[in-house]
This record gives sequence, structure tokens and C-alpha cells, in this order.
Amino acid sequence: MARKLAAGNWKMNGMTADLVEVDALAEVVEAAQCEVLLCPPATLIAPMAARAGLMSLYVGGQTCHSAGSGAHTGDISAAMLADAGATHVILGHSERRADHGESSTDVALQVTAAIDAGLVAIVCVGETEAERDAGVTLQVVASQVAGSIPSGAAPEQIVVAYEPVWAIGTGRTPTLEQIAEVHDHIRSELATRRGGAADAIPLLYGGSVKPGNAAEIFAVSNVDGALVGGASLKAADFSGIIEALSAA
Ligand SMILES: O=C(CO)COP(=O)(O)O
Repeated sequence: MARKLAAGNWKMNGMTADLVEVDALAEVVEAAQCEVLLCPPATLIAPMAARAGLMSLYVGGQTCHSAGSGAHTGDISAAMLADAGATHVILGHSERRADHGESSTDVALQVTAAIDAGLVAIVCVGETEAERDAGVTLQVVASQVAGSIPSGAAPEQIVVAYEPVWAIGTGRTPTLEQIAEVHDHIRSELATRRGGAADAIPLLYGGSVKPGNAAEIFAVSNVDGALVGGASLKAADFSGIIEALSAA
């Protein structure tokens, strides 16, 4: 059984003033029966980590470069994230794959860099709407899993997030049967390559998770938590998701 994780991805949202949302999570985080993580923009990692240290809240980055340092203007290394107080990093998000042309090969190099820096890598996979309509969802997701996760990566350093691209920020979600089908497939793909150790890798669902649909999603086979975008920005919304996962 994998550990449960409620993860929030603030994407390119959040100013210093929004850190009050972190303080407002304190009671719910203390009572949570799951791990809780927030991934703010890089500018807020250090101040968020300073506040999170007062409760059991993990803080993560949203990407990292595969190199440790050097002439890469605008990029950030895994060691820099760790130095700022991050324990996790989201890698291969579909917005990075689309906006920055990141391939699964690029993501695998980032995952290795993240693990070398002591971070847990949250590896994102998911099909586009055209791929789902073409009936190739399972092949696309399996290929992203195989290509993005280096075979040597220790299971405790890896989390996989299944985020259908068409469900992100749209208010649309797959059916519970469709989520189960993909999560079961990811679990079996991981098991083929890693045997029983794959059971320890948390599988998160992401894409329009809200307090109102979280409980039914967390009841689905092989769903160990969520990667939440919009509903992680406000403590009132994210709290409901943390509580639903705690109760699952
Ligand atoms: O992309 C996501 C999290 O990484 C999901 O975003 P939304 O929850 O806003 O759909």
C-alpha cells in the first residue's frame, strides 16, 4: 500500500500576501491522515517552507533543470530547490511538456537530478483529448511512464501523477471507471519493471479535483491521492480535499 499524498500545484500563481493561505491550513494539516504538499512558484518556496516548518506540510518546486549548475539563464537546479526548503518537485507536467517542449527523455534526466539532490520526484503523465478519442490513452500513458522514470530510481523517491490534459482547469473529469482503468494500468506497468516495490509508489489523480468530487475519486482503485491545481490556491478548498483523502 502506497502512502497517501494531497499535493497542490500553485502553477504561476501566488504572491507573498497569499502565504496566509498556508497559515490557514495548519489545523487541517495537523489532523491529516495523509501527507500534504504545496508546490508554489519558485519565488515563494523559501518563505512557504519557513511557515510550513511549523506544521507537517511539505513544500516542493514545479520543475528543475537536469544539470546541477551552470549557464542556463532562468532555470533552477534541484539542489537550489532543496536549498530553499523543498522536499519534492513536480516534473513533466503537461504544461511544461507543451510550453517548453519537454520530452519524456528530458523529464527522465530531471528525475535523476531531483533524486540525486534528495528530492521526491512527482512525475506527471496524461493523454490529450485527441489521444483519448483515438483510443490510445493506455499506450500514451505507459510510454510516458516508461520514458520519464529512470529504471534505477528508488520507489520511495517517486510519485506518479495521472493528469489527463483535457481535464486540467476545465471542470471536466474522466469517469471513475476511466480513472481506475488508467491507474490500474500504471500500477501494472510499474510492477512489470519493478515487481512488488511498485506498490510503494503513490499514484495521484490530477485534473479538476475539487472538494465536491474528491471523495469519490479517492475511493477508486489505485488512487493514492491528488495533484490539485486551482483548488489548492485557497485553504478553504484544499482543506476539503485533504479531509477527503484522510477519510479515504
Ligand atoms: O494541472 C493540475 C495540477 O498539476 C490540475 O489543475 P486543476 O486542478 O486546476 O485542474
